[in-house]
Amino acid sequence: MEDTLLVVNCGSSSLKLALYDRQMHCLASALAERLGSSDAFGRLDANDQRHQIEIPAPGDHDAALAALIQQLRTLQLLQGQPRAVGHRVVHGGESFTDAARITPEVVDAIERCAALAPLHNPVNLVGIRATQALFPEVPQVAVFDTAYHQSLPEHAYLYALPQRFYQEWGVRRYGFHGTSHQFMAGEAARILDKPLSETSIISAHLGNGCSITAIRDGQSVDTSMGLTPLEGLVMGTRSGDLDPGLFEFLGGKGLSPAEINRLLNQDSGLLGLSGETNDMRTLTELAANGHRQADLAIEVFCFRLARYVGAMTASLTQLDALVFTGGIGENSALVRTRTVAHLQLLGLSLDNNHNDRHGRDNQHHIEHADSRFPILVIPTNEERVIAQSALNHS
Ligand SMILES: Nc1ncnc2c1ncn2[C@@H]1O[C@H](COP(=O)(O)OP(=O)(O)O)[C@@H](O)[C@H]1O
Ligand SMILES: CC(=O)OP(=O)(O)O
Ligand SMILES: [Mg+2]
Repeated sequence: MEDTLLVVNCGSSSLKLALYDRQMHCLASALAERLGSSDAFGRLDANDQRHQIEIPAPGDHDAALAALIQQLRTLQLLQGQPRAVGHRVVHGGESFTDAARITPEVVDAIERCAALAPLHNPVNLVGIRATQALFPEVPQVAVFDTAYHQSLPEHAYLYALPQRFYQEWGVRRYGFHGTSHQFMAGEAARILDKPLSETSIISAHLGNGCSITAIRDGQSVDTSMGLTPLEGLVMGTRSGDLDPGLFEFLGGKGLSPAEINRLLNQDSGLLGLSGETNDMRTLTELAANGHRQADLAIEVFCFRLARYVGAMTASLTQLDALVFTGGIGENSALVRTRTVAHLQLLGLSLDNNHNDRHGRDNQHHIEHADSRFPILVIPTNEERVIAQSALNHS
């Protein structure tokens, strides 16, 4: 058996793969996109080189996984079998407070949660079954987005609905991106030189999906995503919070539940507001060139985020840092500036030089000397955490 760890992250139309050695060095990372369509394509980065990879028909997750693994073999990064495979699984319901070695019972539990995450869990299972077929002898481990948030207190996870909806159907806030938020807590504690059990932060994970979590003494105590990954912040294509009265209103206009679901998950957020793109980098360029809707989309995004920073303080008795992460959180000085600009009453302020320079000299602190609380930028690494969990649970 080899000493490599394979990480698989299946999204609705994409597949991310990473290969680590036991010392948690990343040997390769790969991405296949537009799966399920005729123009599926992939790329693999290893040894400072990028390899373009053709995904053969039918261009689905199975075909992509086989093509990417073949490339790992061709490059002799994977010889024989990996030691373990770690899978990102988005919804674990209330069954999992930690990662779990995949057994038939665990697969059943993931299947039961699929109704709560129809965009994510079914494809996560496709990835699990594909690697089980490729590596039948190798331990497989599921790492759940929801697990870290199982410490939420009742008053934070209950919706104001009749109790039977929770008791009979499990309708409650679950929260997602737990792997990233947990990693932020650990990294912030290390950077601030405090024990994790005494570290309290607000962690903003801003990628394509966006969520914010209040972490008190190392534990998740409130978070913005809910029953599904649709609630909370404005995201790339998801609306985040809105008035539930909208459902009846749109139904009255003739939209079916499936159309409303598509509208809120795929056609809204930054894409819907700007009318152009869900990509924050492109939006920033458009806004700089005077595109008013792009500018407004960024402002709605930042204002919602700032509102949520305020909301998260209700769960904390101290704040050691506000932390930004994810593709947007790590790279967009503009989003950080415009968000913190709404938080003057909390005494938060940025050092513009540090904020702009972040990414070049990898300084974590971006707060102004007068800021009441530290503000940090920390790169997330969900794949590395999943690789470590795969090692620990195999
Ligand atoms: N330099 C940058 N400036 C602004 N936004 C950026 C920059 N680099 C990446 N992003 C944004 O990060 C987002 C993707 O985040 P990422 O964490 O990679 O997504 P995912 O959730 O798919 O992993 C996109 O909106 C992208 O435009
Ligand atoms: C749960 C979720 O929103 O995941 P992602 O950000 O990968 O879409
Ligand atoms: Mg990412």
